[in-house]
Amino acid sequence: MPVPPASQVTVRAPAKINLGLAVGAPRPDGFHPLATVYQAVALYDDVTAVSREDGEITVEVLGDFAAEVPADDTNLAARAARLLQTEYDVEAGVELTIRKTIPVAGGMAGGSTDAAATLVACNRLWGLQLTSADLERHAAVLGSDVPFCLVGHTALGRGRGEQVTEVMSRGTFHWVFAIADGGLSTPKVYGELDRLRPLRRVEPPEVDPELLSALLTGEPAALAPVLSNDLQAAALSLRPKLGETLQFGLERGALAAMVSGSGPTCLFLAPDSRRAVDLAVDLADSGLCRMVRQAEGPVPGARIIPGPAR
Ligand SMILES: C[C@@](CO)(OP(=O)(O)O)[C@H](O)COP(=O)(O)OP(=O)(O)OC[C@H]1O[C@@H](n2ccc(N)nc2=O)[C@H](O)[C@@H]1O
Ligand SMILES: Nc1ncnc2c1ncn2[C@@H]1O[C@H](COP(=O)(O)OP(=O)(O)O)[C@@H](O)[C@H]1O
Repeated sequence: MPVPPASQVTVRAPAKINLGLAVGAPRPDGFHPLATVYQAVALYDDVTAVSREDGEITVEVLGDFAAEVPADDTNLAARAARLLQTEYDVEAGVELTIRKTIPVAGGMAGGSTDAAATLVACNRLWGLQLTSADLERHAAVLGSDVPFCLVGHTALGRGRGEQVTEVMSRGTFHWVFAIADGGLSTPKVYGELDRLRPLRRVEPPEVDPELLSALLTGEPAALAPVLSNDLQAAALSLRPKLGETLQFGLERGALAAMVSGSGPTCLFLAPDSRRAVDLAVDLADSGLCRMVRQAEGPVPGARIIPGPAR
């Protein structure tokens, strides 16, 4: 049955972390080949889309990080809406409102997930009837992380990260996030990695089979020793103080501590939800970070939810 268009749609969009992130030598197009295991976590931006008759695409950003996000055509959500509008000759426009709780330039794919949410929202709003495969194809044009943000759960990312296949994961993991003051630019972190290591010796990236086995156990103690991130050394080189944050978390009971993606957010794996709360309180008191958040994973990708009252 075709799904009718709607006049307003809200989509909940999760942040991502990389449980494993192996990075190869840069390709001729400048992107780095990846073998990554993504997980979507329950830290969300909500994107509300309301149809406009005049064909304009507008963006308003609300929440903790609003001042750090462009509210113009360069916003990734606006770019996602423009892409569908152009591709399918849509006459209507859209008013996008982003309620942000995902840190900006924090290595958690905040912009990418807003773009994924906008694809889902505009598909419904404009009655485009696009399939998941269509949306994933458009997502890959917008950014390497965007297809995963549609799919969510736990998944393997190959190519430059845009080729996504779901992997099995049992149970729920309890994560704590130390959000730093200020972001890190993703291209700069990749550039720093290239500067730090002799490119001749870089092997093609592979996913660690022990990571995939640990996910099947659902045991945080099995997952902790096999988490890895090739970008961590580069993020630490650009922001050495993150080392203190990681060390503090380990001393306060985290099973593992790692930079999230390109950073500077630091993530900690807690043994259970109670100890996640304890760790979050200790980190918040430490003065080492701007704010602390807790979230479970895995969770689904960008999904339509009942919208806020207008
Ligand atoms: C590092 C990761 C890990 O998941 O995410 P973050 O931690 O920043 O969220 C991703 O690879 C970021 O993906 P995304 O933020 O979508 O990157 P894109 O917009 O596609 O690319 C931005 C820039 O990052 C660099 N880039 C990105 C992906 C990749 N495989 N190799 C790269 O070298 C390139 O310099 C590119 O111009
Ligand atoms: N909707 C958006 N949310 C966050 N950042 C955005 C958005 N649109 C554009 N940007 C820009 O993208 C940059 C990267 O942001 P983000 O996706 O949060 O980081 P990361 O790639 O580290 O996960 C930011 O510096 C910001 O200027």
